[in-house]
This record gives sequence, structure tokens and C-alpha cells, in this order.
Amino acid sequence: MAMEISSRRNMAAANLPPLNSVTPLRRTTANRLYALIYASALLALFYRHVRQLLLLCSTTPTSAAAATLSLIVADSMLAFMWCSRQSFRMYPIRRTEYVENIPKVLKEEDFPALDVFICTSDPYREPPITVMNTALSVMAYDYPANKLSVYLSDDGGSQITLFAFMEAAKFAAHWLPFCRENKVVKRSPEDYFKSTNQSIGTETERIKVMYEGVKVRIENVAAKGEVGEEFIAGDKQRQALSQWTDTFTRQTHPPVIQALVDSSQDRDTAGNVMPNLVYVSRGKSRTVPHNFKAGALNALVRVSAVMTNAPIILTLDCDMRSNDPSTPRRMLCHLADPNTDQSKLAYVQFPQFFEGLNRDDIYASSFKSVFQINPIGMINGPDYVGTGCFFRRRALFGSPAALVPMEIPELNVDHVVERPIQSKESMALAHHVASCDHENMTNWGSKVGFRYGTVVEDQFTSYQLHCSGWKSIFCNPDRPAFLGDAPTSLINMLNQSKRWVVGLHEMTFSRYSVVTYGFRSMGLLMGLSYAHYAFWPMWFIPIVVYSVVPQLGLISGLPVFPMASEPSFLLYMFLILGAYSRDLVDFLLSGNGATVRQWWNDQRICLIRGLTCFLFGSLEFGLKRLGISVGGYSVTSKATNDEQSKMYEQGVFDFGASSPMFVPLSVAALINLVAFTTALARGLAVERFALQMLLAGFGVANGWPLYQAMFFRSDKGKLPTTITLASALVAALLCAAASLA
Ligand SMILES: O=c1ccn([C@@H]2O[C@H](COP(=O)(O)OP(=O)(O)O[C@H]3O[C@H](CO)[C@@H](O)[C@H](O)[C@H]3O)[C@@H](O)[C@H]2O)c(=O)[nH]1
Ligand SMILES: [Mn+2]
Repeated sequence: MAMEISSRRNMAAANLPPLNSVTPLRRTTANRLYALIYASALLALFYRHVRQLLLLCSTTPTSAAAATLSLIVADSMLAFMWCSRQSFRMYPIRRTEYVENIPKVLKEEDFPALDVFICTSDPYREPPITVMNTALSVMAYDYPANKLSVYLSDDGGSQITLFAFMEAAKFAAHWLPFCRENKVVKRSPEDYFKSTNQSIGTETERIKVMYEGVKVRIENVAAKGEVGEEFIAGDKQRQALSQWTDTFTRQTHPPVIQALVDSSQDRDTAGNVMPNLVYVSRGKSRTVPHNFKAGALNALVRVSAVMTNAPIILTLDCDMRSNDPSTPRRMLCHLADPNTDQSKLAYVQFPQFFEGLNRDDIYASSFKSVFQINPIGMINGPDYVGTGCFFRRRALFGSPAALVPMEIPELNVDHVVERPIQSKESMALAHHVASCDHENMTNWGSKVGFRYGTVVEDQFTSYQLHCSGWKSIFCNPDRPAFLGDAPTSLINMLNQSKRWVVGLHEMTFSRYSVVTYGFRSMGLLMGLSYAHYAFWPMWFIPIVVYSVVPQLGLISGLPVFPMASEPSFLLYMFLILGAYSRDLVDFLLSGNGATVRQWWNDQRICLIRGLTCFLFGSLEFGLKRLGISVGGYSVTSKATNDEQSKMYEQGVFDFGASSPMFVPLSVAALINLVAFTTALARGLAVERFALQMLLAGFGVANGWPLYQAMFFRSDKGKLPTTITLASALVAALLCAAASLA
């Protein structure tokens, strides 16, 4: 049967030009060979460790024994992480799309409809102008407008956001034809006007003035905190805004759904059809869990099912604007390819790229390994990263083999919408499915839609899809399809990672843990790939150990590694340098102008994370499990202040936040400094302590920005004095204890 289907597929596609191709990367053989060599070296190391362990068992516990033991534990973690990382390196591929062949394969009237979901949740951390730009950039896609709908989820329940979208709807009528006529590529107005010069009196200038007007009105409304009478144009707007009654709060309110552009009625200034634009703020109540972003997305899945029910869904975060209007056609090269087994293909993921990073990317905000390096090697396709992902709607409704029935027929994937989006019946039903208690006693979040139970709903959703037999495709064109904003202050970045840590632990310690469930469901290689992320926070163990134990050993004169003359010294050198240079090669090969300096910052941030957010995120998760604290979803701020931006642009670290996370980090930096300088001063036997000296020196090199922030800076980005003092005290105690030991 399967053969029959595939041969029929091939016959149908026989005379058609290809829409995509797959090429295994040339580095595959080298990857495997190197993995073999490195694995042998690891075996040799663990042979040595086991012998040491046996020795330890027969002696009385000493501080030397404790040091050895902690290093063995750290090495075991590192070895596990190394193994899981190989899963990305065994079958790396590159995909190419032939967008130019689309017209020869598929007529425009046969294009599938596309529903775009944009999430926002806080008008102050996520300025409505940013959100509006994202919406405009996708409304202006090169895609038949009658097949395109944009849904905005406003979890902030803010009339400022609704107002911004009313303005966006009006401006779109000018912007869309302007983009088409002028073949604009950057279709987010903000990006476009930033990148072009407008001469006076031109059409471009006229549109720009109009855009500036929109911006000023939104900014005024945002500054005031509500939409004043002077900004309201007409009864329709007044009626929409009147839903913000005295009892309406962010946490408690009925659903608000407003069709701002209706493609069956509205035309742009050139007389063309416009895509639908729908504002949705799902109902909320303090007594019903709302499941954060996953809940918001599921509300949109239902509302859109009632209104348009497009077979393809694009999810976007509010800051992820389009950078290429042909992206949906590129998606079709995979999701409409007659040569691909469509029955198992759940989604096409584009990587996250960011704008406004500084030259050396000091906070490693581009997350190269997560967004660019690893996804090319996952054998069943990449994980979902929350944004820039085109889903087949069907994939959200059960495994490829078993469709989960819906609570009402209008939500079914194959339900054909016949009513206009603003019809009374559609609107009533949309409000019904967006109410806060609609999901009670249903499969939403467990078997259907985006999955609940963790704040990394993206990882969890794709994990479950892959477990149930779905596949995915990584699509990484030369011109980035989307551009977003990355955190530009250290503390925002660490808080973001901390949220991920909590979320990943929530997954790992659930009944769907990759250890007990994942490997069984999706096999060794995919299991290892997901395990790599599941245990990502555990890096804190080897990082903490390696940044204090050998250093304290140096202070107390305790050797913990082989002597420079021993053969196993070479083994250690190979393992360390081999891992780092391998990482560097992957980093540089990922392209996009990657530099050695960026890599240096990337590896430094890995160490910083280990000593801050991995530690605190794990602690937070523990407290949450014990019921001592409640968790939430702290949305990453997309707003910046001038001082922060300036520091970031200059590439200067911002340690200005008074966060306890900085304490272990500073303690480690100080211990490395003390260890390195005392060893130098005492003139310790280099031969005996070579590796420990090397590690401490590496620690000092990495700690440089911290020493500056502690001792030499007086600007707002310096480390708060209380944190410096607290860390100095802890470091002094540890060093004193070590030198007495
Ligand atoms: O209750 C909530 C919380 C968040 N969001 C939205 O979710 C998006 C992502 O939030 P953000 O704080 O910007 O996430 P990031 O720090 O960028 O985190 C990444 O990791 C998240 C999972 O932790 C993914 O959902 C994101 O897509 C991914 O970019 C934003 O548009 C938010 O408005 C909601 O709609 N409702
Ligand atoms: Mn984001």
C-alpha cells in the first residue's frame, strides 16, 4: 500500500520541476571519524577514572578524595553532553528550495490558505509599535490576499494594543500597495524607513510621514495608558473600546475579538483585496489556569478554525517580523511538494535571527548552536523554537495515524468555513471558543494543540509531535526569513535562559521525560537530540566544579590532574583542546559572518550561564516542585533604555542589576584570580600544576569583564557594591579554607 502511494506520488511529480533538494554535508565523514577518535579518548579517560575510584574506595575520605570524586562526576556529565551532541553531527544536511519553480507546480488559486498567529502579552515590555510592524510585514506577504489572515493574540488585554492595531489596519491600506508597487523587500515599515533615504516630495516620503503620524498617536496613547476621546474615530472604534469596562483587568476579562480588516469587504487604496486582520484577547479568569503562550496559541487555533480554518499556520512572536516577502512560497516548496511524504510532515521551521546585535555579540544572543548549528542534524527534523514556524494544522490534532475528535464540529481540521468572518454566528462561536473555561475537560494542551505543563511550550510541543511520529523540516535560506529582537542587557538574557531552564526541568521531570518516554518513542538519535536540551541546565555541575575545584587545589597545593610528563596529560590536553576547537569549527562553519571573537564570547556566556541561570533556574524549579514558590512566565523585555543601548552598542558588559545570580559568578571569578596569582607568586612547580594553572588562567581571561565591573568601573553597568562585597567575602572564606586544608 505504502509503495503504491509513493509510486503514484512519483508518477504525478514525474514531469514537474523540483521544489527542493537535500544534500548531505561534506563534513559528515569527518564528523563521524572525529567522533570515533574522541570517543576512544573518553574511554581512556574513564578507564583512568575507574581505577582512581577503586583506589578511593580503599582509602579514608580526605579533601583530595572529594576533589577527585567531584571531578569524576563533572567529567561524566561532560561525557554525556558530548554523546548527546553527536546526534546533531551524524547526518547533517543542507536543504535548498526552488521558489522560482512554484508557478510550474502549483497555480495561485490552489495555494493553501495561511493563518498567521502573532503573540503579544504586555504593551510595556513589548511596545505595540513593534507588534504592529510585525503584523504589517506579514500582511504584505507575496501571497494571495484572500488566502491570508493575520490573528493577533493580546494576552495583555490592553486597549493600547487594540488601538495600535486599529491604526495598523488603516495604515495597511496604504502600505500594502506601496510595497507591491515599489517591490519593497523589508516589509516592516520601521525596518524599511530605517534602511532607505527618502527625498522630499516623493511617494515614499508621503508614506513615511503617514507612518510617523501613526507612531506618534500610538505613543501618545501608550503614554496616557488609555485611549482618550480625541483618538477615537467613529462609532465602530468606540464600541470596540467600550469593552474595557471598570471590571476589565489583565487577569479577569471576557474575550475580546475584533475583525479589523475583513478581506470580504475591505480594499486597499489601489482597490485590491486585503488580508484579514483579527484582534483576539482570550478570556481570562483568576481561577482558571491560562497556560501562558501555549494557551494563547490554542485560543488562536480555535478562533481561526471558526473564522478561516486555513490548513497552514505560521506562529510568530510579536518581535519576529518578516524580512522576506517570498517566505510563504518558500514554505510551499516543502509543505506542498508532491515528492515529499506530506502525511507525516508536521512543520517547517525557520531559524531565529536577530537584528541590532553588537559586532562581537557579547551576550551570545544569536544562540547559534540552538538556532543554526544543531537543527541541520536532527534526523527527523528540527525542534520547534516558538516562532517562524509553519505548521500543518492537522499536526496539532493528533498523531499522523490518529486524528483526535473535537468537542465541537466547527473546530475539526476538515471543517469548511462558509460564513464571512464577521457574521453573527462566527463571532458568537469565536467568543465561545475563546472564553477562559472552554478547555475544561477537553484534550487541549495534552493531545491537541500546543502542549501545556511547561514554559518551554515550543520544545514540549515539537517533542510530543516527534514522539508521535511526525517529522519536520529546517529551512534556512540565505536571506533570513524573519528578524527579531534579542535581549541587549545581560540580566534580561540570563532571566530568559533561567525561564528556559525551569521549563526544561518541567519537561524532564514529567511523565513524558525523555529518559523514560522519549527514547522509547523516537529512537536513539532523536532521543539524544532532545536529551541534549533536556539536560542543558545540568551544565552547571561541570562548570561549577571546573571553575572552583582545581583552583582551590592550586591554592592549597593539591594536584588534581596528571603531571605534564605523564602520558595522560596529553589525553587531558586532547580532550580539552579537541572539544573547544571542534566547537569553534562548528561555530565558524555556520556562516552568517561568524567570527572567532563571537565564538570567544559565546563560550564565555556558556560559562556565565552555568554559574548563574542554570544554578538559579534549577533551584527555582526545585522550590516550585516543593510548593515553596510559584512559577510564572516572565516575558522577555523588548523595550530598551538609552543608557543600556549605549553600553550594548559599545560592547561593554552590563552588570548593573542587583541580582543574586551575580554572586556565584563573581565568587568563581575571584577564586580564579586568587588561585592564578598566588600560584604565580609562589612559583609552584609548573610541571606538577600545569593543567590547573592553565584552567585558572582561562578562568581569569574569561573573568576580565567581571574584574573591571568590580574594581574599575563607576558607570551604571558596574557590579553593585553589595554584590562585590558579598562575593569577596565568600571567595575569601573558600580560599582561606583551602589554604588551611
Ligand atoms: O503568557 C504569555 C507569555 C508570553 N506570550 C508571548 O510569547 C512570546 C514569546 O515570549 P518571549 O518572552 O519573547 O520569549 P523569548 O524570551 O523570546 O523565548 C523563546 O522561548 C519561548 C519559550 O520559552 C518561546 O515561546 C519563544 O518563541 C522563544 O523566542 C511573546 O510574543 C509573548 O508575548 C504570551 O502570549 N502569553
Ligand atoms: Mn523573543
